[in-house]
Amino acid sequence: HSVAVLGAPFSKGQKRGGVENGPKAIRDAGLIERLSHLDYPVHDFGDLSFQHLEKDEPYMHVPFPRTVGRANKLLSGAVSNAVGAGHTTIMLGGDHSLAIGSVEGHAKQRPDLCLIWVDAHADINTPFTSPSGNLHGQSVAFMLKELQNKMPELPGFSWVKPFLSAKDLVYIGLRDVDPGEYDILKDLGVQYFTMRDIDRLGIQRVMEVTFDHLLSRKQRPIHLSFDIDAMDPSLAPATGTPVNGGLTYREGIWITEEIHNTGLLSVMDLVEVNPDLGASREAVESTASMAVDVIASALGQTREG
Ligand SMILES: N[C@@]1(C(=O)O)CN(C[C@@H]2CCCCN2)C[C@@H]1CCC[B-](O)(O)O
Ligand SMILES: [Mn+2]
Ligand SMILES: [Mn+2]
Repeated sequence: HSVAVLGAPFSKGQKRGGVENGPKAIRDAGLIERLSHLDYPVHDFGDLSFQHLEKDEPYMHVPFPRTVGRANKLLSGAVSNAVGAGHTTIMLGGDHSLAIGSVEGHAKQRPDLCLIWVDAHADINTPFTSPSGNLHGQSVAFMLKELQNKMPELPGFSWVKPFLSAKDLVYIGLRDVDPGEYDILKDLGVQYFTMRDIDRLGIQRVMEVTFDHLLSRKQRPIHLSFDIDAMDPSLAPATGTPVNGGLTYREGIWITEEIHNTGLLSVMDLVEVNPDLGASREAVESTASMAVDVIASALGQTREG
């Protein structure tokens, strides 16, 4: 089958400028070239263009709710179309609020999807629990059926109907979870692997348990939402919320190689690359290069040639 690449230059799910330049940084690191060496056609759909809404006052302490909601509605349609056309779809962010549109659009085509969230953070705050108000830390809360009695009617998000069950979600790489998020993860019984769990079990066992949890009853499409800040900051420094003690290069690549080997990857997000936050050109290039390696290995690039 074929691969579609879709850029989403968007930053209003958080407050640090520059993440809207993530798609360009990843392309400049040679993404399309690298994918063209793999054995299927690659269609670059270019970048979406998002409207900036003039009046968009905060709701509660959530900034730009209407802008973020509108952007995700546009992205949802684009991802839905790409998946519907039969492409394995790569969405380049942009901040992680974009997962709302990406996963929702994917679920419109594949309602039986499961979600693997690779991230230092759980991104499962509600507007009531969020310490920052930033929507990139709340994406998963908009998806889960079990949280809808805990969510307010945010302006710009009336189009989002919850579509995911907590049992269809697994986290890998957590190491900076807010108290409110921890309570939600425990209440809902979400399966998650922190960096401590990875130290204890090893990444091979973590992936075995992940696939057993998600796929043992039946095989179904995988949505991989990969936040570059899951990687150790030494490998991916140019990102908005870096946290020490992240995935090694080999752990990150093991995750994506194993997901490729299921043959079930349907949509992948690669988000939170912020080229404006690199301390040097090398820092930006290593972050973007890490993103390309992660995407390429999720699409079949192997280490054994
Ligand atoms: N949970 C958070 C939120 O703002 O909701 C708080 N956190 C930052 C905070 C800094 C001080 C120590 C505790 N953590 C960022 C995270 C969102 C990350 C979004 B992602 O897309 O980068 O994962
Ligand atoms: Mn993160
Ligand atoms: Mn994230």
